[in-house]
Amino acid sequence: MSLAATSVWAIVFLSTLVLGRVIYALHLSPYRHIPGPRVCKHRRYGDVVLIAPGEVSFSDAVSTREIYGAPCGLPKSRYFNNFLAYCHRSVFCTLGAKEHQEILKRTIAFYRPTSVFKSAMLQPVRDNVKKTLHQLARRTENGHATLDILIVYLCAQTIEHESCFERTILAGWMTVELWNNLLYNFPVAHKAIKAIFSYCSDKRDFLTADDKLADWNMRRVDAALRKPEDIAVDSLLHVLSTAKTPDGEPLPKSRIREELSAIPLKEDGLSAFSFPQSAPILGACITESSRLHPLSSGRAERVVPTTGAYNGIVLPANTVVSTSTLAIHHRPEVFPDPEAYKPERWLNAKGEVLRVIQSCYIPFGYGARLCLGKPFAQAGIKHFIAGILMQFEVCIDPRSGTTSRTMAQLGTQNALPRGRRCELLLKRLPVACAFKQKAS
Ligand code: HEM
Repeated sequence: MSLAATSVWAIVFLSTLVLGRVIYALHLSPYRHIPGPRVCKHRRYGDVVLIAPGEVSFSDAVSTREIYGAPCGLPKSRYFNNFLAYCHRSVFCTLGAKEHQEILKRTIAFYRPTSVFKSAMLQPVRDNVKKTLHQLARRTENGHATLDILIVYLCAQTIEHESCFERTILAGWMTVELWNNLLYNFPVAHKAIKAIFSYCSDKRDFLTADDKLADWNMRRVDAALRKPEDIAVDSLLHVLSTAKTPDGEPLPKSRIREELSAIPLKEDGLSAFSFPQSAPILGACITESSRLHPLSSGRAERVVPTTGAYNGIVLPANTVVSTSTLAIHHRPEVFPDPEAYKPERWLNAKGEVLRVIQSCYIPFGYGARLCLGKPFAQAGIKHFIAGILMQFEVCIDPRSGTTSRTMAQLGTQNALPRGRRCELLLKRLPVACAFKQKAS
């Protein structure tokens, strides 16, 4: 057969395949009543969107309760197998309710706020904040400096260096994130492409940022265990979260400072947050920031065990379902003017209004599998932001490239800002002001 004839047959074959797929999706698929598959756009297509064959995304409170609600919620999907560590299944990646309950019984006490708000747990966090503040003070000796706060906190010991190893990990992450859908849905194809690309190009470390990050974390943990006073142990999640907070919108910093001034200081000069509710204004700012920029915004996947109606939508057994955190956080009838940064919505809400906004606020998950580290993560974020605000005036440097656009989230799983930087202008507050309360 000639080359032209072969090409024609190939085109006919491919067209038939595509046409067959379209006819199946529109008329025969068990998901034909759900809009999609397409990029998850709830604002345009409504509360239920087919985001991939067999995968449905919701964005409303009722479905969220059905999917994740206590006592046990639906089982987690196979996606969580990606979080096995050395074949070990932690509480986070247990799939079924029974297995989850068993591990939970052994670990729950460790995560309770009463355990977290003890000085033994919080001291490493405070030490880390202090260390960072000292470094920032050194950098701003001339009065002010522009710093990439993301890297400042990430590198901890080495903020002098502009081109650090951590920055290469951040850069690699962007590529990893782009390819992750393929990894989770077609792992073999992902492996093949990774191998072919690294072999044929000079980029031997293509899609290895995740491995590098795991090594980096292990090295830090190892170093911390050997010499705890020398290294600031903190999770990368905290780093990213603190970077998200100054999102271009002015924080009501004077109100926060006023509030923080009323909290007694400890010997280390930092505020003594002794329980989660301390500093409600700062708390509301952080809550609103996580609404606009949730640190973990997707793939809390669950599996529908039997064919049935979920919030009125019939789904076949084994459908993968999830709530889109970004979409539910931006529901205009729940959060009026949803794109605006308004911490006061959390301070002013009472009764039914508070209940409704809380039911649509899921940065730490929802229901039976709610994040166990939430009190610890929130305490860390609070300490860090409070420490900085009490010693520095902070704003986005207008000459830097940092804008709300570059701070937008990279992907559904990756809280990294698109621009991979968060450049802030830090000016030291007059010493008298910063340490006034310490003296009193
Ligand atoms: C700001 C930082 C954090 C965010 C945004 C976050 C977010 C989340 C989310 C959304 C889930 C639910 C996943 C799902 O439903 O499938 C989760 C679960 C979990 N998180 Fe976090 N997390 C953070 C920090 C932490 C920290 C610091 C720890 C440990 C100290 C932790 C431990 C856990 C555990 C153990 C689970 C599993 C809970 C269960 O299945 O019972 N998290 N986290």
